Amino acid sequence: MPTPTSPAVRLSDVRLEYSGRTILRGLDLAVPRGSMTAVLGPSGSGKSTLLAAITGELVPAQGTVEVFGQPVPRGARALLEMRKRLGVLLQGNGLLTDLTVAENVALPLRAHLRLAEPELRARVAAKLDAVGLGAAADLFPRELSGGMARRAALARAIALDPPLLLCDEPLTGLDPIASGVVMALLRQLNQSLGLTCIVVSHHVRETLPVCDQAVVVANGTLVFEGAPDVLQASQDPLLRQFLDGAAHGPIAFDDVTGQRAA
Ligand SMILES: Nc1ncnc2c1ncn2[C@@H]1O[C@H](COP(=O)(O)OP(=O)(O)OP(=O)(O)O)[C@@H](O)[C@H]1O
Repeated sequence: MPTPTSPAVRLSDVRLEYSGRTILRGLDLAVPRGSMTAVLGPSGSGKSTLLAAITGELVPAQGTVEVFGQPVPRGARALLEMRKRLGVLLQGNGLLTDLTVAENVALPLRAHLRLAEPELRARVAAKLDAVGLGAAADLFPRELSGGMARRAALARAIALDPPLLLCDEPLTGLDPIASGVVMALLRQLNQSLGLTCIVVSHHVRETLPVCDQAVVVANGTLVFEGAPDVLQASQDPLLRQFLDGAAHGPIAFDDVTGQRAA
């Protein structure tokens, strides 16, 4: 039964496979409501696969995934309903190039709500203001810097006021300044709106300081779940290898799950 105290996301003994090949196994994880959780791990370790289990895109081969105390549904209609409460910021932004920034942000509102045009425009303007793009409403995606495009995609991801936001590599392709802006913005949205954020990243230095909880995926499972400072201070050889970016150690970077990855 869902309760007000059930975590935003809970995984219990989850195994995830693609075409019969196990990518992740033995996943037990609770993401508290209102928290910001970093999902870290080397390339190809299964971070996006973990997100796919939360969105319902990938059905676990074993175990259960719950979002706000409800099992992730299997049926298309119920899945669509759940996804209204789930903002997703994808690696490639996914902005439609022939629509303005404002029209891109309006897309989910037009798809899911029947708002009068002035109300719709006011909501779009509020979301653009929230990401610092109030002045960019009428620009097209090609006119934006990488950081602005990421923020426009973020405005679209939160257009329906979802209580949960999943971000897949929000810093990819951004310079350090833009990365800092995007992470600070995510933290601000998390704290001001109580938005639960799960941030998949391999940018350890930029991501860890603004998160409440860190999870490390490696060698086919979760190898760490806890506070960022505990992770930073860990002397575990596997975690140190990942944190220090060392080529040799317990993590097989080129052969994470038995086949060549990424
Ligand atoms: N749709 C798919 N079908 C089959 N295998 C897949 C699929 N998606 C991912 N995989 C495999 O699952 C493994 C984990 O991939 P995943 O994208 O989850 O890793 P990741 O940690 O997010 O990597 P990156 O940091 O490079 O984005 C990889 O070996 C990948 O080839």
